[in-house]
Amino acid sequence: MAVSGFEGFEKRLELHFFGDDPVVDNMGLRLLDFESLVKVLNAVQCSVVSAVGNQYFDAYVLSESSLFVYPTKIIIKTCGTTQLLKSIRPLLRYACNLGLTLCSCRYTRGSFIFPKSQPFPHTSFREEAIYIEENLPSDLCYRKASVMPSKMASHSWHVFTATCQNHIISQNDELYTIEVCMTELDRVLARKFFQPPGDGSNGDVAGKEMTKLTGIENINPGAIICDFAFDPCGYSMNGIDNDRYSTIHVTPEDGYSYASFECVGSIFDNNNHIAEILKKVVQVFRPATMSVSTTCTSPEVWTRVAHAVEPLGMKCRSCAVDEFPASGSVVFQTFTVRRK
Ligand SMILES: C[S@+](CC[C@H](N)C(=O)[O-])C[C@H]1O[C@@H](n2cnc3c(N)ncnc32)[C@H](O)[C@@H]1O
Repeated sequence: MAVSGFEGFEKRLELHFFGDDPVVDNMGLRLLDFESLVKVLNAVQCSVVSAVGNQYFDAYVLSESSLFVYPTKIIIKTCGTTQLLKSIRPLLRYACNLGLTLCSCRYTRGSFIFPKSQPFPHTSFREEAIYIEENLPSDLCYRKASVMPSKMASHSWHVFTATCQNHIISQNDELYTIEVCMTELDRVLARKFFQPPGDGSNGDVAGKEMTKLTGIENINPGAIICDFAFDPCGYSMNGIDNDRYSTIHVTPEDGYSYASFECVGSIFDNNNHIAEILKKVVQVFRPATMSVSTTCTSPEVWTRVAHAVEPLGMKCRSCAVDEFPASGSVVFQTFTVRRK
């Protein structure tokens, strides 16, 4: 068997629920006890390494990426050889015990660097889509699976969405999600995500140091950051800013270096807001290749992406657009460094 490196590309699952009881709706999934969350994460094969919360949601840094728990929404993002989709069944069961019913589901991922290392049900997108279909309640209709292409055969964006009839128009219409996947990170910048030999700091202390040293703390100075550094290398952080999250994960090893950034924004934010954030992200990693996937009900957010990163020497190589009944439009753009 070929020896592969760490798979940085994450799988991401977002589930929305509704309930009839306003008290439950208020806290909803946040009422799940830690033991139940651990059981869900055991099925996925990862664990919690750090956590933070505020009045709106709880954010967990995982051994393989992140988990966000809102009253009626849960987002799990995991990398490596985790089996993310195995969380669906236990999550639906726990949500049902709280009086919550699933109303929409979105699964996204990029193209794995080491696809042959992925276990079932992540062996192919077809296998993943079948597995999701089999585990969703039958009233989630409007199901769509799509592979969005780019000019690079090795970079596609995989999307599965489903929604129930009554929730075709989302309550959070004005929110958009941006998922950035970066490969071939600048080697000097990537070294900053290795712990100094013999440092002896624990993951929390070393994580704080990396957040400061790399400039990640300046991406959104208003956010509370929960960070963690892995030994001997690797880094994860969640930022929480009122009801919005952001998250960064870094695999700095040469040969398969990878970093991801994800955040939510509102179409009512100042036009420059997301552009300024993306510029800072690119400057932290200086990737040779980058993809940006924007999920939004409003068509023009994605136009801000190229405006933000092209002045930094990145050139947009492809742009694919697809419509999903449950999520609005998804725009998948790829960028590479402009040749000098
Ligand atoms: C969990 S982090 C970030 C994950 C994120 N999806 C990414 O690749 O950007 C992965 C990095 O931490 C390193 N690492 C070290 N110990 C680890 C552990 N116990 N579990 C997961 N990753 C670990 C990996 O080699 C890799 O560089």
